[in-house]
Amino acid sequence: MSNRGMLIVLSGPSGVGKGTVRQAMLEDEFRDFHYSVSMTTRKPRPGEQDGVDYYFVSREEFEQEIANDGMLEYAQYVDNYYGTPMKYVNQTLDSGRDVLLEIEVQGAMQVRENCPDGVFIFLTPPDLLELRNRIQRRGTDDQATIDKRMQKAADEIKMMENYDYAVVNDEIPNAVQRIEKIIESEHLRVPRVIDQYKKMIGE
Ligand SMILES: Nc1nc2c(ncn2[C@@H]2O[C@H](COP(=O)(O)OP(=O)(O)O)[C@@H](O)[C@H]2O)c(=O)[nH]1
Ligand SMILES: Nc1ncnc2c1ncn2[C@@H]1O[C@H](COP(=O)(O)OP(=O)(O)O)[C@@H](O)[C@H]1O
Repeated sequence: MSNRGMLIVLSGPSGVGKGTVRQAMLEDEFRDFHYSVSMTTRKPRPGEQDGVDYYFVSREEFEQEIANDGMLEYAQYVDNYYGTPMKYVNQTLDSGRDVLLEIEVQGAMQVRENCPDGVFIFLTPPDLLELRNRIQRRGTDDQATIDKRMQKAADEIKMMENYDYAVVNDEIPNAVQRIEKIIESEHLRVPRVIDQYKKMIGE
């Protein structure tokens, strides 16, 4: 019987490359782990697909899900709700597979309270100038929004102290490799391994 899967939480300032690194991790054949698709009230960007990038819902639908206790965590971020539906996460962890959440800091702190054995990783830019360059190159924000995101980034970077690991996203393959090493080591933590043995001998 397999052990319960591990919950991996990835956060970091807007534009640092969370989405890009997540995609690269899912394409890598490193480990069978699963991305939890979030629910949001934000409008889809061009090319984004419902059920793949996010579940795009109305404010009413989102608030109904909160009232039904269906969210593992949720937060408001720049005028919209974002949250993690609980059911998929629990089912996947119970079946022994790892789950990756890509969420902002307030939500991550709620997960920390409910799932203290999760692994919390903060992705950082090599420096703030490079962060601004990446947001600019992505081309989805005007100058005023970029300034707002940069201001928020400075606040978010201060929250790094609440995480277990800091990973620099200098080059994508390097960042992916660092995260995979962390996951590998976390799976070898003695309490996890003991748990697995207990299950094997039927305790
Ligand atoms: N708390 C929480 N944050 C989320 C969730 N899904 C996405 N986010 C975060 O919400 C923020 C805004 O996401 P988005 O509008 O897609 O813009 P991005 O900055 O380009 O990623 C990012 O920091 C995401 O990591 C979620 O389910 N819960
Ligand atoms: N290591 C990297 N080096 C250079 N550019 C990167 C790197 N990682 C991501 N990017 C680019 O930076 C921009 C922001 O990345 P994205 O994944 O959208 O960030 P986030 O999800 O954190 O907001 C994108 O244009 C992406 O291609």
